[in-house]
Amino acid sequence: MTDDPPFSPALLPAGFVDLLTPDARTEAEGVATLMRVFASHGYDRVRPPLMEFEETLLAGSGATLADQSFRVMDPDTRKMMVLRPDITPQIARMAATRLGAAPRPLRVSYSGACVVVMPAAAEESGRQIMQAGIELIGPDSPQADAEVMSVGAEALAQLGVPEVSFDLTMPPLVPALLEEASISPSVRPVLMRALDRKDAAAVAELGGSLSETLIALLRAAGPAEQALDQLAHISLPPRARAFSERLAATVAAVRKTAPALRLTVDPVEFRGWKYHTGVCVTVFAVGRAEELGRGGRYLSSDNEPACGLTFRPDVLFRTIPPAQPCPRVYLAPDADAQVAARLRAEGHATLAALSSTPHAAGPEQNRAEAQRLGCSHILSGATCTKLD
Ligand SMILES: N[C@@H](Cc1c[nH]c[nH+]1)C(=O)O
Repeated sequence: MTDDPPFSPALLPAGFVDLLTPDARTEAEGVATLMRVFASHGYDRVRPPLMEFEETLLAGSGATLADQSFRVMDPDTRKMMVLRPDITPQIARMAATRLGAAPRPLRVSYSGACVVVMPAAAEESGRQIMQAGIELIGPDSPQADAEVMSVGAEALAQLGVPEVSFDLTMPPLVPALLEEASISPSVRPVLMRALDRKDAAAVAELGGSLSETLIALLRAAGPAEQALDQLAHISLPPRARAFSERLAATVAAVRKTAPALRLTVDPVEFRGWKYHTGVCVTVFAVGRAEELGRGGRYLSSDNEPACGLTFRPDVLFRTIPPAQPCPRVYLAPDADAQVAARLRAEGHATLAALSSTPHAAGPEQNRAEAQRLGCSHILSGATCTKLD
């Protein structure tokens, strides 16, 4: 018989972590900054719930979330519930239900925790992820796509994220092309995987009459204008052509609203959830592998056009300097309450001495205690002194 090792209270389930200061503070302040920028562009905040019925959340476009969803049984009704792995499908549901009669364009913002079964390999955040984003429901236009991207870029600039790249893709282009060229449905998924892996040899072998076109698409990736120029020279059937023109129109619209934004295009890349129906974007910090955010065009629960962008504050906070703590002031037992209140109003944190006998501790003990608690100042009576 083997003895189980003693259970450690520090042990957490795989993929779930405690976030301490300063990380937790940087993340929270980062979310607040993002939400402020979103609100300043008219994106009204909503707060969908953490859990929903499986049959609601995983219906329609939510079906693509099934593999990544933790399920829980409601002990009361015995119905299956899902912990949301993504907030966008909840907004898609709200837009078709309680917000169905709200004026369009409908602009909403949100933030909250989600839980995924398998986080992306490059991510250190684990299975509990944070999302903060915006959704723009109603218009189906390059200007709407451009708005979410430029608002997103502004939010990142406010956060102080250095050098970001917005990488644009058009996931429905290749499926439309394969369908229009009557490529056998059994070959399509293998071919799409080969394209996604950028495996030119496999694409050439599997692509049949489309090989040349697909290889040309594979090569038409890189800085936006250059990639679009290559794309424009590839002969495509009507639906695939329409998707590539829409990609070009979106880039042109983004250039108008955010001229300095670093944009790349990859017409054969597939990333993220599979509910997108048009232009998609992945946001990276230049030189880093993990995604800072993702977005794209999709249909709301009653097939209304929509697009959005979701940032990942838990990833973002690793790219910015830690949020500065407020200066800490130790309140000696005799500290003046009004002065302490004024210090808090001015942005200090005050740490009260928890002694029941106010005058028991001498000045030396107070100083030692202040230092032990990481305070830079001490308030005794109405006098605030800096510790050296
Ligand atoms: N919520 C999606 C991105 C998205 C927002 N709106 C549309 N798509 C994701 O995190 O991958």
